Amino acid sequence: TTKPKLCYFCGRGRMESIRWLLAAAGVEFEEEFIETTEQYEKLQKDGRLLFGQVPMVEIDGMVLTQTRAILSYLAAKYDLYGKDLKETVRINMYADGTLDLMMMTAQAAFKPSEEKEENLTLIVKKAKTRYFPAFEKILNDHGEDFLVGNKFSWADIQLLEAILMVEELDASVLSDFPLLKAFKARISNIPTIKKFLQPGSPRKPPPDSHYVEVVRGILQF
Ligand SMILES: CCCCC[C@H]1O[C@@H](O)C[C@@H]1SC[C@H](NC(=O)CC[C@H](N)C(=O)O)C(=O)NCC(=O)O
Repeated sequence: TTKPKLCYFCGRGRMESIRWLLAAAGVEFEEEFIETTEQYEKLQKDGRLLFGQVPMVEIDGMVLTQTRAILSYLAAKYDLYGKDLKETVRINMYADGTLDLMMMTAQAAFKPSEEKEENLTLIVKKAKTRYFPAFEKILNDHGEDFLVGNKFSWADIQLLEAILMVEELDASVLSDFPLLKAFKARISNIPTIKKFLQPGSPRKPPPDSHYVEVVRGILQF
């Protein structure tokens, strides 16, 4: 069977959560990195980007765009999307929340340097006062190993991704969240995720100025 093909810049951005989900599901994938405007314009000209945007994923004979649409398709396909609609909507709520938090980090990379610091400080504050307290409470009230229905789901994968991303900004961010600390250790030890966290995996590094310049150059903004 042909592997899914991911088409994006060689960086995290909006594609990283898709890499995480596929890796956690144990699915190998190809990557086409957009390095030049020509590449990007060819994709558009060939009509492969519905709204002229990436991420784009080729899977099961389809050419998909829109990050959340792709993530939902993959979560359902790999049975990481709950056992019924009530579980699925909770997974969507949790995944949308962690995606909001992670997109703040993605966009902060593109802020002018004087604003960047205050942006990153704000992200850590939001994580500590808005997002992590909510997930700590869920784990406390739910009393299970996973966020939804005591089964590993997309929501768990994305919460771990978000925790690690915020820890890159402030290593002590979980100091007031013991249940999240235990959650992080548990989920990081799931074999497919453990492998993805080791060097040599398709996981991308935090956005640096080179990456920002490449993306700015390609998208000409
Ligand atoms: C580290 C951050 C990654 C690079 C910047 C990305 O973060 C986003 O703010 C923009 C880019 S991602 C690239 C951007 N894609 C999107 O904005 C997709 C949004 C869509 N709703 C989705 O969820 O997939 C893009 O193709 N823009 C071209 C252009 O609209 O003409």
